[in-house]
Amino acid sequence: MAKTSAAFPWKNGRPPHLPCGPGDIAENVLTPGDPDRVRLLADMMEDVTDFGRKREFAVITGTYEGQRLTICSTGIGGPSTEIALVELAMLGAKRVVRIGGMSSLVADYAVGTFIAVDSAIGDTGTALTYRAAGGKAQASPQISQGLVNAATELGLACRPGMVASTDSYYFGQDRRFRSIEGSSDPYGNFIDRFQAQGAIGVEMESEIILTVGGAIGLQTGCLLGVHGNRATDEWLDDYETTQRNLLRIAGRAFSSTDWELRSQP
Ligand SMILES: O=P(O)(O)O[C@H]1O[C@H](CO)[C@@H](O)[C@H]1O
Ligand SMILES: O=c1cc[nH]c(=O)[nH]1
Repeated sequence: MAKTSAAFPWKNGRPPHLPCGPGDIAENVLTPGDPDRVRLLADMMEDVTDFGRKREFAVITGTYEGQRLTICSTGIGGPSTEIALVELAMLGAKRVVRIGGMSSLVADYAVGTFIAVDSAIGDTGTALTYRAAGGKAQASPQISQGLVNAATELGLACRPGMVASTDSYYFGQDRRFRSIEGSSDPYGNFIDRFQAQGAIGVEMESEIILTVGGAIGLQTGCLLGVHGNRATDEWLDDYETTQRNLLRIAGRAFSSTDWELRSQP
């Protein structure tokens, strides 16, 4: 029996992390962070096959508005997002759109509205690693424009813009991170710096999706729902409707574009 290679530990065409194999992945893929959102969105699709879940990776493939579509969760942050992207691409994905939440850094982007990311800045370790492989944190202009057009068609507020990604939810986003009585937490001033660089939102995966995706030949984009607003301190307690609208917008963008007639990126 052939031994599994440590340098490339796939077996019979199946990757070491995603719970699926050859033929399971569509060319168009949506990647939420949270595995629970994969099953939440499954009831909006038809002919769904659920491949189950391994670690933070839950995967389904079905059809949405007549187009084959995979939804695969990435978990939070860089390392697991890189694994998902590389294994998805090797299993046949061509276009990947992250669908997730962020906090707006500008007062007039209200919770429940959407951002089609055109580029990302940040300090994530995984994106830094992939810059050496030629990755740049730029979205495919076709995908970003397709997302804005689809949202407009559906009557949902969606603007293009640059976001900041970070490896840290607490200290790296200027949130309290200690509960030692009487102490005040050190303040990193990260949010002010992201705002000064022109970012309109903050979250934890877009820089990785765009940089890794670019380096491995995927067309990528990110559609983010505004879950919170750091300028007004608003927070969306129930974001199910926002998550469902992410599928409606991104699914429509995929189904209303004839990708075969278009060139990269
Ligand atoms: O809404 P999702 O995709 O989970 O993404 C956001 O939420 C998580 C933090 O709570 C981070 O992954 C961040 O990027
Ligand atoms: O404030 C937020 C909201 C979503 N995701 C983040 O990383 N931060």
